[in-house]
Amino acid sequence: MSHYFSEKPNARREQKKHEVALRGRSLTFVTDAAVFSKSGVDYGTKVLLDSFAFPATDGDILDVGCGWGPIGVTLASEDQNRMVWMVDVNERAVQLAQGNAEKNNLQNVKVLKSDLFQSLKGQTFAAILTNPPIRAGKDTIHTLFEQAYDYLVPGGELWIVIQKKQGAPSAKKKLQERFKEVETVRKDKGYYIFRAEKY
Ligand SMILES: C[S@@+](CC[C@H](N)C(=O)[O-])C[C@H]1O[C@@H](n2cnc3c(N)ncnc32)[C@H](O)[C@@H]1O
Repeated sequence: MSHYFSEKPNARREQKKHEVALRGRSLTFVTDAAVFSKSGVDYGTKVLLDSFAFPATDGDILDVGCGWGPIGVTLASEDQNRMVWMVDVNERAVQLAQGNAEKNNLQNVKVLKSDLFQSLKGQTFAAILTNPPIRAGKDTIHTLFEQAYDYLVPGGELWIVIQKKQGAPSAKKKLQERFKEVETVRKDKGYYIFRAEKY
C-alpha cells in the first residue's frame, strides 16, 4: 500500500483539476493520487487558512508538509511581496505544489523536497504554517515544533491545525514548553488552530 507520505509514491496517476475559493481568492489546483486530500481542500486546512493573520514582522512564510500546496499557494497569492516556501518529503506533492504555484502565476514561491527543515538550513521565517503529518508519528510532530522555533525570527509565529482526537491538548502542552505564548485561535468541529509565538 502506498501512504500519502511516502517519498516516491508509485500509485497510478489520477490528476484532477479543482477551482476553489480560499481566503476570498479563486485559485486553480491539480491534485493526484497518493498525495494528502486528493479530492479537494481538507477541512482542517480550510479552517487554518480562514484563521490565519499575516504577522506584523517582515519576512518569508513557510508551509511545512505542503502536499499539493493549498496553504502556500493561497498565501503567496495574497501577499506577493513575501516569499512563500513550501516543502514536503513526498516528491509527487513537491511536483504538484510547484505546478500549482505556476498555474496561479505566482513568482514569489519556492518549492523544495525536504524532510522537515533539512533543505532549509540558514533560512528564517516570519510565520510557519502546518497541517502536520500526524501519521508520521508523535516524534516527527514534536521535532517539527522544536525545529520550527529555531527557524522563526524573534516574534515569529507557528500556526498549526490539529484535531482534538489526534492529540490537540498534548500538542498544545508541547508547544507551551518552548514558545512564549500559545493561543487557541479557533475550535471548529474538533479542529483546533494554535498560534505559537517565539520569544
Ligand atoms: C496532513 S498533510 C497536509 C498537506 C497540505 N499542507 C494540506 O493542507 O493539504 C501532511 C503533509 O506532510 C508531509 N510530510 C510527512 N512527513 C514529512 C516530513 N518528514 N517532512 C516534510 N513533509 C512531510 C506529507 O507528505 C503530507 O503532504
